[in-house]
Amino acid sequence: MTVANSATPIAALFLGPEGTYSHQAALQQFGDHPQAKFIVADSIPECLERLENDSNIDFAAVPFENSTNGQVVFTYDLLRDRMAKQSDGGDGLNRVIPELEVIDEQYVSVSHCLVASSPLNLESLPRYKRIRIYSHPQVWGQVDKYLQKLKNRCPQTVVERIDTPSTSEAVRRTVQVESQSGERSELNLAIASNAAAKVHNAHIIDQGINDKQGNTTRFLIFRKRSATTVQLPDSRTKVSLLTFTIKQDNPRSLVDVLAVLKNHPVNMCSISSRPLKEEPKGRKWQYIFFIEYYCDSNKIDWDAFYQEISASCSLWCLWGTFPRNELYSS
Ligand SMILES: O=C(O)C(=O)C[C@]1(C(=O)O)C=C[C@@H](O)C=C1
Repeated sequence: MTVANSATPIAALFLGPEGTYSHQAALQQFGDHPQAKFIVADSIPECLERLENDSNIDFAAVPFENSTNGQVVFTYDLLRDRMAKQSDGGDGLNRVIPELEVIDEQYVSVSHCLVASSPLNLESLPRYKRIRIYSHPQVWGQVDKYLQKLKNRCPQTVVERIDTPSTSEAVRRTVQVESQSGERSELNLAIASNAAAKVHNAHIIDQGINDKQGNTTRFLIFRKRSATTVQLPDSRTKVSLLTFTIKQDNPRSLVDVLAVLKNHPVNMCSISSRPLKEEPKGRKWQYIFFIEYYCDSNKIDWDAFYQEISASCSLWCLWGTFPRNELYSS
């Protein structure tokens, strides 16, 4: 943990209920803080909204990307929408200063289990006419091959996927639906972590079911933007997250932004994009770009760097500079 002095109580939000991977990320970040209170949110958008609007909340842990199936688009779009919302400040400046900032990152190892409300043998699955599997939408791309094998094993069964706000909520619903259902030809299951199964007293009927072992989700830790700068440990590489839109009609517009990174001693380590929701001038195919870069703070002329970024982007927003977690390379 890089911020939050241990003498001050803190409240950290995560996508609940307890037992989600987000809960694990919040524990990794703040678990050693003697006065940390962990508070559940019902959705990823709620995490950021409450952090912005509730003075009792100090931090939020939000999933950002997964090593198997990439961007957590819900989170990307929350950042996109915040940049767009704050761009009409009318001050003529093209830098957006968001209400929130990223102060750290966490890597959580994702090991999914197939979970049932009561003990069940995997061999019995083909006898069900219909199996409903509940999970967070981000999970489907992490267990695609496993679900295909399951379907092949149960050729007469209709296998349905049902989206839930989180993996732990998937287990809660499975247990609830099963307790109310008298229908013995149908079965409700969830895909979630070992921890989520424990929280809801459910039973693991298969484990390690993700298509890729070593699957990991990266979380960003947000706080309300503050005048107090985060103390970054000198020993760690620092990463910055910046979003921008380009001057669409200028030739080379995207390349011009990237050239700024080339002209300074920064090392871009990721780039991705999402469609802009509000299409400027009613035009489709316009994007917001997300880049991350490393730099050695002492070697860079920050004023010059950001002036050049400002001159080459249509709109830009620096979400934060934070230490690279050592789990990044494991
Ligand atoms: O549902 C959870 O357990 C979450 O914390 C969300 C989430 C995500 O949105 O990526 C986190 C990690 C896993 O990749 C699957 C789901």
